[in-house]
Amino acid sequence: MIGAAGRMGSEVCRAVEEADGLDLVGRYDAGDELGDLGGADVVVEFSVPDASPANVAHCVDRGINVVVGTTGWDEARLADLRTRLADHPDVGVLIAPNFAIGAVLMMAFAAKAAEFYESVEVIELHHPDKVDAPSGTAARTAALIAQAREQAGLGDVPDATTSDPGGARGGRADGIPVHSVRLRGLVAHQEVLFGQTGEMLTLRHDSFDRVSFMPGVITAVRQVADHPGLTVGLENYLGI
Ligand SMILES: NC(=O)C1=CN([C@@H]2O[C@H](COP(=O)(O)OP(=O)(O)OC[C@H]3O[C@@H](n4cnc5c(N)ncnc54)[C@H](OP(=O)(O)O)[C@@H]3O)[C@@H](O)[C@H]2O)C=CC1
Ligand SMILES: O=C(O)C1=N[C@H](C(=O)O)C[C@H](O)C1
Repeated sequence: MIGAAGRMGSEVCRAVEEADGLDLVGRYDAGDELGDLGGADVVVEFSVPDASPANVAHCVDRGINVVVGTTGWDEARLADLRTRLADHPDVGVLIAPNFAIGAVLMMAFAAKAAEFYESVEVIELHHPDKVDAPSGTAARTAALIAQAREQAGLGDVPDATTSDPGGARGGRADGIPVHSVRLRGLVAHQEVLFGQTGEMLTLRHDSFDRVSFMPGVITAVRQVADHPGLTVGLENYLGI
């Protein structure tokens, strides 16, 4: 486990220790020498966006499969990783912006609904210790919605705003409006609002506890070696 002392890392260590047939062979955190990673077959990586690419590269170069939950994997970082994996064709890497089954379904439902609605906005809500905004889940949701809208020939979301000195309208990801809320007491939550004349569809997912991510992480640990190359999104392991 890389990022073992973190909020997710400590939960993953517990889940692996409780899982039948899995052995936790090493815990690594900031400043640790990764070396051969305890001879691990699979590494789980939940660290920080700036450290994740180097950690994953270290594993790939040693032929170790990796399950990655850390955010910040933009297209440039994914392209570098694909290049590296080309030299290690037997290694599997899964990068999943969200391991909660409900969040994976929410993203799939959002992609499905996107072509039917003129308006859409994503609101993600997280604990205030989160360092990145928007969340990886919101960025991925926006990318899927943008792709579906483009395929359907939809243009920009309607928005007559001409004055917004304080940024009250929030940000944009792939052209989709995204709003990030940081609130003590929250864990990880997201709403996708779709609007059309006379109606509205709301998709909402809530992770109230980090245990919600563990079935997805354990499933990924068990499957990653059977999926050589780079996979983005847990849905690809679940047949969704
Ligand atoms: N895909 C998913 O389902 C989920 C993804 N996440 C994502 O996972 C990541 C971690 O989240 P969270 O656990 O809440 O964050 P934390 O800050 O609690 O944990 C991150 C850990 O990584 C450590 N770390 C920092 N630099 C390195 C490094 N170079 N090598 C190894 N470890 C390092 C940190 O140490 P230190 O504190 O000393 O810097 C800390 O212990 C985030 O990107 C978050 O968005 C979170 C939840 C679910
Ligand atoms: O930092 C978090 O907590 C989370 N990060 C991921 C994200 O950015 O989408 C997944 C989940 O939302 C929790």
